[in-house]
Amino acid sequence: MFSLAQSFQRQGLVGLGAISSMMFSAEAEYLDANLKDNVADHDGDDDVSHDLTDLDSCVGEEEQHNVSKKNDIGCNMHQVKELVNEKPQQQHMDREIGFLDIPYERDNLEARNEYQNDGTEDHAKVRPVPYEDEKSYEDSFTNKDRSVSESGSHHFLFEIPYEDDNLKVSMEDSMNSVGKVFLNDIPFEYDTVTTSSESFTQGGDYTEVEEEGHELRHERDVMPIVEETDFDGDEVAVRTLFNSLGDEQEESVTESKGSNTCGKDYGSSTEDILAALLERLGETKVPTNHKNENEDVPLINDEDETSRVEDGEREEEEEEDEEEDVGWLPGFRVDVEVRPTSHLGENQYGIFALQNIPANTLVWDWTNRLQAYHCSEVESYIRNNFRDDDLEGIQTFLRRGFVLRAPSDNHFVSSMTDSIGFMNCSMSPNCRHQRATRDIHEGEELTLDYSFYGNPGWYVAICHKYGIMTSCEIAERQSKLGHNRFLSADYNIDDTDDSVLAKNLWLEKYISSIR
Ligand SMILES: C[S@@+](CC[C@H](N)C(=O)[O-])C[C@H]1O[C@@H](n2cnc3c(N)ncnc32)[C@H](O)[C@@H]1O
Repeated sequence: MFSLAQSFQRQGLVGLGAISSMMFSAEAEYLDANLKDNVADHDGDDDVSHDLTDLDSCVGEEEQHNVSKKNDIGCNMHQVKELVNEKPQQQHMDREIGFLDIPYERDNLEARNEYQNDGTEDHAKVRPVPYEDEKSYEDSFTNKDRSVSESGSHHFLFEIPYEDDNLKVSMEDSMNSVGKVFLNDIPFEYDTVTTSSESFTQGGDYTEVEEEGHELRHERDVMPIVEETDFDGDEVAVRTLFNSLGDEQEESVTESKGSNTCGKDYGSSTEDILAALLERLGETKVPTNHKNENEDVPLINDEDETSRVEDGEREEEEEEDEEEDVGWLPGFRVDVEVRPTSHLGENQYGIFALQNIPANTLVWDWTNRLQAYHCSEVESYIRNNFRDDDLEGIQTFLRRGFVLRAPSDNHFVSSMTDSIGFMNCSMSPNCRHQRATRDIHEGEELTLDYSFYGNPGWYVAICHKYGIMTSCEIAERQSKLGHNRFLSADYNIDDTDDSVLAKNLWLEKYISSIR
């Protein structure tokens, strides 16, 4: 398979095997001066967050879609409360709860409190309220759907996990109390989901029923897709597609089919929610104009890659990839390119905008191009994949990766096949939490403040062993050089909430999942 690095090489940008990533002299000086330093506390700065990503940015704004409002979930507090108080009547409730991620509305949060008497977890069973009464609600299911409810009930209750920081509500029509609700920006409307379940009897089979009249569209930002498993890993088929083609096509933009599932409940603790979201979000992060991120592209050094791929095959793949690599770089959600940043040293590169990027735009997103290595494996990984004398290769490997903050700071995340590894550090970054912190103009370099990365001892040790600075040290040096931290006023992403742990957990799970 033609790899991303080869693509970069082809563009004359990076040669991983032969890359001359000589230590930037200032970097060397810094290391000399600071090797024994107790690396600064990176928590203290008020603009430094503990995490890299933001759950809210798992699906970018461009993925917030307009779909038909006719069956929107109501926002009426009374309705919601009624439904919440109407506890599940099913005899086989545990088998009839559909694990569809149903969004909720602000009012539901209060409803939750009434319903949540189960101890510690925020936990609610809230039925969406798209229809006025039970009958019309049930009638909304196809016959086939209803026939599967042979176990005695036609109730469909949905388990709705939520956390305050997952909540997003945008009122579409305040006059009619019609809202569009998002769970981590994943929009849901009742009429975009068809529920079918055949497996309320023993066995766990399922039947998918596609909703008629909904045209399936595959656009570049169609997402998310979850197939063959629900959030718990139960046997289920769920396929949810959204796109963002705009209002004029709103009636045709969605197809979703899900099935109620049997089996264990997933809880609504932060961790559970993140686990559930992970299922959805881990899959579809690279625009479809790029090659499949699931491809095995363990890109370590050029020679390995060369030996892996036959020449003929490679040419063929190059041709294919030439088209795919036009436009976005892997991982990036906006049009950017890699260019030399010689002011940082020889063979240093950075990411530059090829378009104007409005503040708060999601610029980069996680993909499973990133590869995580447990701290205990990093050394052996290096030994197994680099020649002893390939210091430059090792340095490149290390500097293009990063370490998140605790509790995820026990992994080295390699981004050798993801362009995030080219993003340089600035104390006045124009990106943070994957988003633009201000309007970025075409031609500007995209930068991050590396201070938010983790800097555990094992990572410091390994970087120093191979003669490079850790990400945090780069930031620290910038700071010492007098670059004051500055975040644009345009930046309005709230990272002061208490979701740090949640985000880190998400990352940790993400990392585990892509290992
Ligand atoms: C994630 S990489 C960024 C891409 C890097 N320029 C390259 O081409 O490999 C991080 C490395 O870039 C360099 N770097 C990034 N920001 C820097 C800065 N503000 N000053 C000096 N070096 C920087 C350091 O060598 C650091 O180890």
